[in-house]
Amino acid sequence: MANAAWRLARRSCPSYLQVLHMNRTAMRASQKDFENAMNQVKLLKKDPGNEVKLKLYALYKQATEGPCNMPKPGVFDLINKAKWDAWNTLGSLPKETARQNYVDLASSLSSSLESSSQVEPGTDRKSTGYETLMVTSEDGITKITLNRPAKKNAINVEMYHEIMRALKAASKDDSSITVLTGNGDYYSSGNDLTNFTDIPPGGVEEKAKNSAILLREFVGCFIDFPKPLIAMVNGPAVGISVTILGLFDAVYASDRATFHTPFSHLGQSPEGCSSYTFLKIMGPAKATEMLVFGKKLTAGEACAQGLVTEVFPDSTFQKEVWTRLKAFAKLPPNAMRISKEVIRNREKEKLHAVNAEECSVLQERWLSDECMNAVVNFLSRKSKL
Ligand SMILES: CCCCC/C=C/CC(=O)SCCNC(=O)CCNC(=O)[C@H](O)C(C)(C)COP(=O)(O)OP(=O)(O)OC[C@H]1O[C@@H](n2cnc3c(N)ncnc32)[C@H](O)[C@@H]1OP(=O)(O)O
Repeated sequence: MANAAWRLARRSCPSYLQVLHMNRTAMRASQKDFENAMNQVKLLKKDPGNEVKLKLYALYKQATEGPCNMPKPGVFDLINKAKWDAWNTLGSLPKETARQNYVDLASSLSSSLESSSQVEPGTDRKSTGYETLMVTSEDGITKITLNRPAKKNAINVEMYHEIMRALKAASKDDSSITVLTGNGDYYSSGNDLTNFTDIPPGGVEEKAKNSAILLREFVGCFIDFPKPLIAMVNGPAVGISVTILGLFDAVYASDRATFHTPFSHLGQSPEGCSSYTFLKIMGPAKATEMLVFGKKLTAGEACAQGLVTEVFPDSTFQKEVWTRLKAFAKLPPNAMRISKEVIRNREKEKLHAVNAEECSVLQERWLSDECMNAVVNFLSRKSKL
């Protein structure tokens, strides 16, 4: 009974759907938008830097030709190798999504690199000052995009801090809802395994203690986030990027997305409050398959088990979800915030207690041979998921 209620609360209600039908503004970039974006890039007064130029090149190639079809250049052909790497990293990202990402990137560049007087207050704003994220605020929606596509959006220590900063800013800005998504072909490959290699003078014990403190604070930000928080899972999701989905208010997924929590393989244990939320969402048997045996779910399976609100074909994912989000963002913001408070407050104390317990168990796990061997194996390229 409790499971059914929890599942129901995570699905969009009919009145939202009615609103949707009234608002069919397309979000997918047209060929015209793409051409305008190419002109915007040509007209940039400031050089956006090589990393951004490579991203634009890769998205352009993917949008026009599809997945990388160039033979891999030799190691000494540095420029073509960098271009090949950038394009190849996009994997099987569909042309439409690449075109949309190109348009988004071009538009964020022209607002951040050109004169700030060109940006009207209250319309489209991009927050600079993030190394690992892109953060924009438009139409009442703050969008936080994980932006390390070359590393499959693995969450390094800097990204943990930046996500917390972006969430704190979003909780106070004038947007009604907040969206988290990923740039490139992955949503996120979870914790950056190189986080475990930067050992402080106090040794591995100090590292484990600091990591547990950081993780607890990070998950705490999701527990306490006051506005509707929506995940747009654009591709595969691994580890902590999956577990914290149980703390979101809605999860929309592309049919390319998969959901994988291989904690036992990595000698680790569940976090992100999943040892509590997943049991409530999908029941103990299915939660155990994921959290203990590391079963990878397709988007359809994750939806059937209540972790995902709705799945969309990848080709229409951006358009359909953004149409929906724009309609949500027009609902009275105080009513949404208060409704979320009523739903969340009952669980808050429990969630913080679960978070504390999970972090303390993990602090021990990170010092285990099982965990250290798994990290060393990944870093020495002996194993992948
Ligand atoms: C503060 C601490 C808090 C800790 C909280 C704990 C959280 C638990 C978890 O999140 S557990 C999950 C950890 N994640 C993983 O184990 C994923 C590891 N990655 C892989 O298995 C694969 O990379 C893949 C399956 C995600 C993708 O494989 P694919 O073959 O498509 O791509 P590559 O392997 O070539 O990856 C491209 C580059 O990205 C780097 N990379 C990918 N994931 C991670 C990662 N999690 N950590 C660090 N680096 C990652 C990969 O090394 C490649 O980089 P390179 O091009 O420089 O070699």
